[in-house]
Amino acid sequence: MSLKCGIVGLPNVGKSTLFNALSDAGAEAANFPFCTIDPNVGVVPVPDERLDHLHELVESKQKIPTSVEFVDIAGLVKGASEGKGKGNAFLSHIREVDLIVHVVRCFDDPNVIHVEGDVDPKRDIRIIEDELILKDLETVEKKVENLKRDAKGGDKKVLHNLEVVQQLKEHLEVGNAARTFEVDPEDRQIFRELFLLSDKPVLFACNVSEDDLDSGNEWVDEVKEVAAEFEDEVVTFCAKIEAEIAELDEDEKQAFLEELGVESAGLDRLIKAAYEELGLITYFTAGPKETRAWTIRRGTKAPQAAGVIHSDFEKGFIRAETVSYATYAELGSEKAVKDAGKMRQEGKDYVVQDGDVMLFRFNV
Ligand SMILES: Nc1ncnc2c1ncn2[C@@H]1O[C@H](COP(=O)(O)OP(=O)(O)OP(=O)(O)O)[C@@H](O)[C@H]1O
Ligand SMILES: [Mg+2]
Repeated sequence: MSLKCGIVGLPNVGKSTLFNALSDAGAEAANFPFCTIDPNVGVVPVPDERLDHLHELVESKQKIPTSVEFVDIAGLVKGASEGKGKGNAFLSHIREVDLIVHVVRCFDDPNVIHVEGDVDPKRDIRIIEDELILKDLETVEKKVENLKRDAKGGDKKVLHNLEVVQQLKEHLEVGNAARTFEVDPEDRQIFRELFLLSDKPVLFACNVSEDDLDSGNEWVDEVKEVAAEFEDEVVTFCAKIEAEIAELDEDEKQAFLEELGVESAGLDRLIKAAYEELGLITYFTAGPKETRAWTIRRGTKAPQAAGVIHSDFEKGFIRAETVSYATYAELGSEKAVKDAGKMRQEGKDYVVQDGDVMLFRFNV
């Protein structure tokens, strides 16, 4: 399961610098707007101390983390939805992502051009949101027209769908994002297939100066205010520092972070927050060959979780032997877990929990 996070924001706010720190893909980052035209794609491993520790305990040959995909998208400007600054092409790249990482400039630097002239997170966020919403309005208006045509037959279901989509249209028209449209989950299904841009979950990433990394600043507070309204997550990072951290090995990295007064690298926090925003959890498999992390959606049952490894595991699923990471780490080995009677036998209705260590029994 590969999930895509799209890095979105105004031009020259640090999107490519962030992307480069995240991945080894080497996108061009420079101090001029519209430096990026074609999207850059990178697969980024999800950091997980539990996996590191399991790998040490099991002494397996290989350690394989799970990953998410990041896409560095070109900067959007006011008028993008009408095609300004190649806006239509850029917006279409956003349609393909599962999560929007919205980079907001929260640093002051006279040498780095701001396309709107000064730093103003609330205004900047509004510009991007407005473009997404305007694009969605186009899509929704078309849908309304189609449904109106279909509704002539008097079909009750179609009439209901039309009513929901019309309400959504009104919601968008006054500048609200589709993700804040309150509607029954069933009715949400009606417009899910439209893949609306403003319906995607958002994670705000505040790009601050090195000095404000541990303290934050008033611009970050502004972003938090906006995010609270939408119930979105906020992560603070310094793209420039992250680029430097990415060059260091693990020991150097820890020392550098301590010096900066922060617990973990912004990127690690960002990847984790993105993972959580997407409703994803991790389970592990551990053996002499490899210790590996696997991604599933929260609420997935054991056979479907097994299917992520191989479809045969799902088809021929018999049962799962499982133990939580916490118990495994406490007891120190699979044998110790079994001796303590802590290895559980779970059937096809078991809902896999974050951090479970799993062994699937199957039959093909
Ligand atoms: N926290 C920061 N402090 C100071 N300068 C920064 C910071 N983050 C990024 N920059 C600088 O801002 C400039 C623009 O960065 P970058 O190319 O990553 O922007 P972008 O959002 O990808 O732009 P575009 O939309 O044009 O592709 C670069 O010169 C970069 O070094
Ligand atoms: Mg760029």
